[in-house]
Amino acid sequence: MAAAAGAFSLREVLSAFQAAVTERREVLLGPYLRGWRGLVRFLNSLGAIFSFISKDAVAKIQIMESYCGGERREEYRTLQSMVAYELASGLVDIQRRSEHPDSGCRTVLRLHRALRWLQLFLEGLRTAQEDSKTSTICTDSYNASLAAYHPWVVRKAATVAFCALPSRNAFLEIMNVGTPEEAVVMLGDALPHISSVYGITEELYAQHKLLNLP
Ligand SMILES: CCCCCCCCCCCCC/C=C/[C@@H](O)[C@H](COP(=O)(O)O)NC(=O)CCCCCCCCCCCCCCC
Repeated sequence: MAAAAGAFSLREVLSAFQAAVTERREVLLGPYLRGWRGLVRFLNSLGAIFSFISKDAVAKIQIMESYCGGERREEYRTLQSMVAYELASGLVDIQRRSEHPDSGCRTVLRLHRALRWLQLFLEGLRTAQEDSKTSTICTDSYNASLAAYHPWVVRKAATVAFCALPSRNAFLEIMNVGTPEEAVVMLGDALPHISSVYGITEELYAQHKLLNLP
């Protein structure tokens, strides 16, 4: 069944990541955060068991939105300008979270690590057998990415929540993109854009030695 006009579809959400990359390979924070907002909306539709995850994501999105709408909004237009501004102004805690616990650099780093999970998860979903379990795809993607940064208790809670995920086909249908086959095609189109955002961010952070910010 095709997505009803105006209905929430993951297609628009994922295309926000396409809009986030400019010709000069800059990452625009506006579309990047819109993409995250849409993902959280989708996550909320999966049930209250995921609310501890969406709350943390929303808190981080809100921190970034306040920078992007604040006095220094010009500096927060792109990821590149944000990194340059915060580093030049001494606004990033490098060793320990102290004076600037919520810098844009450390906040985006958390979302960036979660984007790696998303990349692996969507690729897993796209290429898995029809009868595969979404919970297994999700757990494998999580263990290969975000889990390394989370304490035991968070890993445990996340793994329990994943068990509540619907089957692969049901999951593809609630994405509201059309049939499971159409959703698979859409994922194939969307993934290169997510990979591109991920790759540019990873390169930028590595260049400035920001990949381990506390
Ligand atoms: C579809 C199932 C969704 C599973 C989501 C997988 C990610 C699991 C993340 C578990 C995070 C638990 C909450 C706590 C995290 C924080 O400790 C931790 C560190 O923050 P801190 O340094 O400020 O303390 N925060 C983080 O790592 C950021 C996590 C952000 C997670 C955003 C996840 C959004 C998921 C969107 C799902 C959409 C699925 C779409 C598929 C087509």
